[in-house]
Amino acid sequence: MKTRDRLRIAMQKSGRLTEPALDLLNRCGLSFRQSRDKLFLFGEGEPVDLLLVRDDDIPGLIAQGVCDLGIVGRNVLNEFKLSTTGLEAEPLNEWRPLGFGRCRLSIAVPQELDYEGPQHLEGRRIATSYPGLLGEWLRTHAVKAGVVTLAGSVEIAPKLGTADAICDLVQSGGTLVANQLRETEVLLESEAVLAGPLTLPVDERGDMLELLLKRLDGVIQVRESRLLLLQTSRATLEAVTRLLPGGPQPTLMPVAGQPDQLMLQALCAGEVSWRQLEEIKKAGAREMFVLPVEKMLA
Ligand SMILES: Nc1ncnc2c1ncn2[C@@H]1O[C@H](COP(=O)(O)OP(=O)(O)OP(=O)(O)O)[C@@H](O)[C@H]1O
Ligand SMILES: O=P(O)(O)OC[C@H]1O[C@H](OP(=O)(O)OP(=O)(O)O)[C@H](O)[C@@H]1O
Ligand SMILES: [Mg+2]
Repeated sequence: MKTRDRLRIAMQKSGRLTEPALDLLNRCGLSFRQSRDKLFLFGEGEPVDLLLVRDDDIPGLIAQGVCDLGIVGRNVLNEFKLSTTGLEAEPLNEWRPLGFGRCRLSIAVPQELDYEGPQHLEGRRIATSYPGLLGEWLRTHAVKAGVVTLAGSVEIAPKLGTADAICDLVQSGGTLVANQLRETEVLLESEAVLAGPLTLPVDERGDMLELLLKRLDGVIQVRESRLLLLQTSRATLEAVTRLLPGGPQPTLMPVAGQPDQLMLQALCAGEVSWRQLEEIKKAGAREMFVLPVEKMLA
């Protein structure tokens, strides 16, 4: 296959992962010109292009070398890996978890059924769109069950009498409740991931990927972070510091003309609540600011 000098990332054309994936890439400084057919987005600043496809096709496109990377659910990536075990396929790697598209792959049974563990499924039929992941779980638990593969609307199968249980994605659990099903086993915790081959290409694309990974780390690490700024006297510094939400050591700066005062800057791992701020203020802090963090480059 002809080698490319531009990095090509496959992502979902239209679905749950589309908006958050584009937003993440934008935050990494990548922008794209839309082509008329919208299946290929040309990168404007950096040499990175996007291919817009069905999410199920993403791992295969990477394995074939048509794309260098893909943004896809771990559920789809791992199912693909299992479907190609033993074949001469390019092994795929999860380069980064991306923190969106969170869901789980679970087994659910009709609500009225007494479920007492995996053995309950022995000899039963389980409907799923993930035969590889389900098959692996059944083997691990030494359960022999029939796997009924369906492309969608899996939750309806028990009511139709075509299966006794299901194995499908769950997020809020609303679809299970609406179909009188009860979640009994979690097979996989999933989220969108950056997938790619095991090794970086040794050319300009590899350099670009390295840069992209650093930017992604900068964006992902700080996405939930807040920068807390406050002023305190040296006398109350210890009490104030003790109350700071988790994160690296705060930075202290002198305040011009007030030798007794210090400016404190702390990167907090998550949201800082009003309650926490009020407690810190009681301990002696004033002039407090909580700021969102957009980028970080260590
Ligand atoms: N509630 C949810 N249900 C299903 N998938 C979810 C949910 N929340 C997050 N996801 C993740 O989003 C991914 C894409 O979901 P979506 O429903 O858009 O896929 P799809 O219908 O297979 O789309 P496509 O048309 O690209 O094949 C899933 O593979 C999963 O990783
Ligand atoms: O736990 P919940 O929040 O209810 O989400 C889970 C449901 O969402 C997905 O279906 P989707 O809505 O994408 O429909 P589809 O299967 O027809 O694509 C998934 O296949 C479940 O059915
Ligand atoms: Mg799909």
